[in-house]
Parts: sequence; C-alpha cells; structure tokens
Amino acid sequence: MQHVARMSACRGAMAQQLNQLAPSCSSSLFTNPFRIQSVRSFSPSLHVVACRRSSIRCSSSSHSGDSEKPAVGFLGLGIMGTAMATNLIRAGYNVSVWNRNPSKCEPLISQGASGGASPADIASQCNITFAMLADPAAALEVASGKGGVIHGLGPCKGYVDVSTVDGETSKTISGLVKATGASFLEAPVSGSKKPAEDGTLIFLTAGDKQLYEQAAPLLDIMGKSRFYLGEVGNGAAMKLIVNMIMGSMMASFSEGLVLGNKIGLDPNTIVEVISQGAISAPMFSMKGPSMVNKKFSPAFPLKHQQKDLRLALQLAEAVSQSVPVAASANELYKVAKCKGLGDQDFSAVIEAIISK
Ligand SMILES: NC(=O)C1=CN([C@@H]2O[C@H](COP(=O)(O)OP(=O)(O)OC[C@H]3O[C@@H](n4cnc5c(N)ncnc54)[C@H](OP(=O)(O)O)[C@@H]3O)[C@@H](O)[C@H]2O)C=CC1
Ligand SMILES: O=CC(=O)O
Repeated sequence: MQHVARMSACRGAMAQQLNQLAPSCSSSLFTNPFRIQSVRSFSPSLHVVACRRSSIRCSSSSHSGDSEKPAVGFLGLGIMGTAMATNLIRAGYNVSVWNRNPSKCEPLISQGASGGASPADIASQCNITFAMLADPAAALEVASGKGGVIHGLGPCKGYVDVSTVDGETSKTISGLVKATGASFLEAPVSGSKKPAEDGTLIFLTAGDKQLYEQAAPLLDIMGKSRFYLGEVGNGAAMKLIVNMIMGSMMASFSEGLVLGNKIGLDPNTIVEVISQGAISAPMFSMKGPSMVNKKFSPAFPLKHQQKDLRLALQLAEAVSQSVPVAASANELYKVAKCKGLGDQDFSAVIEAIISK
C-alpha cells in the first residue's frame, strides 16, 4: 500500500514535470557537461565518438526531483539493470522502475525509485526510458508486447535499449519506437557486474544522434566512455564482436588451465605466469583464481555468453565469414548449458572441458 501511495504521488509530480518539459523538448534540458576526448572517422557511415567522464557533480538523491533533470525509466532489473538504475538514483535522478518479476523493484524503490505497472506505464511517465533485458525475445516483448513500451511512447520521448541483442532485433525495435514519434538509441554495454556497480561501463551506441546527446549525462553516470557508431545495428554488431572474442578467450583460457592441471602444473601458477606476459588480460587475472577454486558466482551468466556467441555466428553467417574459433567456443558453452551451468558465471565453461 505504501508503495502504491508513493507511486501515485510520484506520478503526479512527474506529470507536472513533464508538462513543464514538454513544450521545449530541446537538448538544452540535457546539457552535456562532459568533455569529448577524441573524435575519429573510420568510414563515412561510421562516425566514432569516444568520450571519457570528466568531473561529475551530482545532486544528492532526492525523490522530490530536480526540474533540470529528465525523468528516467528503467526496465529490466537483473544483474546489470539493478546496478545501473542504482547509480542513476544515487546521482539524484527521478527513476521509475519495472521488472517482469516485481520483487526485484523493491530494493530500488527503497532507495527512492518509483514503480510502474508496465513498461508502457513507465515510458508514459518518463522522458527517457532505458531497457536492460536478457535477449532479443525479451527486448521485443518489453518493447512491443502487451503493455509494452511503445504503448507509452510518443513525440519528445526517448527509448534507449542497452540489452545485448542482434542488429535485426534492434532495427525492428527502432522502427516500432520511431513509429510512435519517439527517438531510439541502441546502447549495449561492455563491462560486467562490477563496472556496472562502479559506473565504468563502455556504451556502444547507435541511432538517433539527438537522443544520444540528450542521454549523454545519464550514460556518463553509468559508464566511463561512450562510442557513437552511426546507424542502428552498428552498436549491436560491435558488442557481438567484442563478446565473440571474449567467449573464445575464456574457452581457450579454460583449456589451458585444464590441460596444465592434468599434466601436473599448478593452475594458480599458470594464472600468475599469464598475468605477467603479453597475453595478460584483466579477465584472466580476475576470473582465474575463482575458476581454480570452482567458484562461478554469476557476474556475466553463461547463458548470455552463449546467446552472444550464437548471435555473433549468425552475423558471420549473414556475410559468409568463417569464424571457426568462435564456432568451437560456442559448442563448449552449449555443453556447459546442458550441464545446468547456464545461470553460473560464463567462466564455468571450464566445467565443459574437464574430463574424468
Ligand atoms: N551480466 C553482465 O556481465 C553483462 C550482461 N550484458 C547483457 O545485458 C543483458 C542483461 O544481462 P544481466 O543483467 O546479466 O541478465 P539477468 O539475467 O540478470 O537479467 C535479465 C533481465 O531480463 C528480464 N527478462 C528476461 N526475459 C524477459 C521477458 N520475456 N520479459 C521481460 N523481462 C524479461 C529479467 O526479468 P526477471 O527478473 O523477471 O527474470 C531480468 O530483468 C543481457 O542482454 C546480457 O547479455 C551486457 C554486459 C555485461
Ligand atoms: O557482456 C559481457 C561483458 O562483460 O561485457
């Protein structure tokens, strides 16, 4: 009951705020206080803008709101969404949240967020709505299913999908969103649970440039850098390529640890040796010790890594590009999923390699 009261009080305040904001809808409402560090052009159609966070001054979290700040919606409160929405609340934004399983809204509501009955409800209350969902099916369902976002969107609103999906799904969602008069930005992230908690994600954005600029202050709270990659589909493609490489690296690392262990080398020493050489990577140093101890507490669930490999293989197939290393790695993740490890961290792929 308390939540319901808070939600409706909040809706009133937001409606008032939206009325104030609606007539102008200009990007000046969302002035970007961040310094652009480098601008590169890879091709006429692929403009890349990398920005790094400069000093941020945030007002303290207050549900009464700040008329300079847009009302922000957040859909999908899994591992990533919860951490990202928390950072927006801590930065003093009015955040409205929704999750399929409503119990995941509670911790955010107790920090000052308001709840909503459906994705459409959230989108209708907010200037910019973010979505961080499991996979293409979930992203489509939340965008356009019953009570989906598009039923609450309209002119002067923005929808930013930060889920990892394929370019075709992203283009479909973009079309549906734009048909309402709203703007669309795809913005998948590189970085896992800890970077999401620390606000050090890397955003790989594409789509409506004006929305990119309007959302920039929010992206800079949740991330350490952002790339604008042009047309919708380019952000999704960049993310899939990065995760295709990551999945293969983790599979190869796992093979090395298992083989080394089998012939009598200390796996902890293998991790240590790798950390000092040219193939050192933060991922190996971070995950190695827990893999040796068979601890796979999920930061990046294995089922999502397998989904990303599957989508990357589809991308390669579409342009007849051979990617044999990624294809083999995908088989290992499939085996791990069949062993019931889908909800464990993706480093649990090592369990698919260990033989008796
Ligand atoms: N974890 C990580 O390290 C990273 C993940 N990603 C990507 O971010 C996305 C989210 O990842 P993560 O937070 O780890 O995943 P989680 O599995 O923790 O969360 C998934 C979210 O999607 C929701 N969801 C799933 N299916 C549906 C559906 N049909 N309708 C509505 N909501 C649905 C879940 O709702 P419910 O709670 O009700 O199940 C939950 O909120 C994925 O695309 C992943 O690939 C990107 C970078 C890093
Ligand atoms: O998608 C996963 C990540 O760590 O990035």
